Amino acid sequence: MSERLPHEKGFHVSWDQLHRDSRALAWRLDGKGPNNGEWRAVVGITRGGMAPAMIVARELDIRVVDTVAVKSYDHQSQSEAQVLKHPDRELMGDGEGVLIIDDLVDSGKTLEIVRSMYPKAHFATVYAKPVGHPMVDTFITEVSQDTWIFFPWDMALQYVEPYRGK
Ligand SMILES: O=P(O)(O)OC[C@H]1O[C@H](OP(=O)(O)OP(=O)(O)O)[C@H](O)[C@@H]1O
Ligand code: HPA
Ligand SMILES: [Mg+2]
Repeated sequence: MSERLPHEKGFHVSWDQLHRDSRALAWRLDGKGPNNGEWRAVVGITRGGMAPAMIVARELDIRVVDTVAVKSYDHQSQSEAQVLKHPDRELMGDGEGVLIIDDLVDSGKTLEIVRSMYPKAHFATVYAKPVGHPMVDTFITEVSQDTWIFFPWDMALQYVEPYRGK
């Protein structure tokens, strides 16, 4: 992760905010599928894409949900992107009619490798940073490249000192 740092800003996303933004993503995608506006399936990119994928599938009433697991970061090197688990081959085909969902696109490396496997799929993320834009078809909120997004599953409630401390 070191090459992604330092990030000057932090964008802290609560469960409630993630739910709202994922719903907004679903609504934006509604009716945009290639077959009479319909999508055939939702695929979440594990692990961060799983919660948004579930919310999108629920909103759009899509019951066919699968996952793809990509390991793009090996501490120092970003170049060793590997697919650790593929979605069902028959389901996927070239990806047409399939919505592939992730929580965010940053450098775009993760989406790039999935896109190379399913070029006709539609790629959607809840959040996006500018460098990753070319890899994503639909997203909801953009943050600057020097912002680190903190997701609710990586945070906990904790005490903070009052603004006017002792
Ligand atoms: O656009 P990129 O630079 O490839 O970065 C974005 C990816 O990085 C994060 O996943 P991570 O690999 O940290 O794994 P996780 O989803 O299991 O937390 C995030 O969930 C995206 O999948
Ligand atoms: O900003 C981020 N937040 C969390 N995970 C990430 N993976 C790449 N960029 C980010
Ligand atoms: Mg991820």
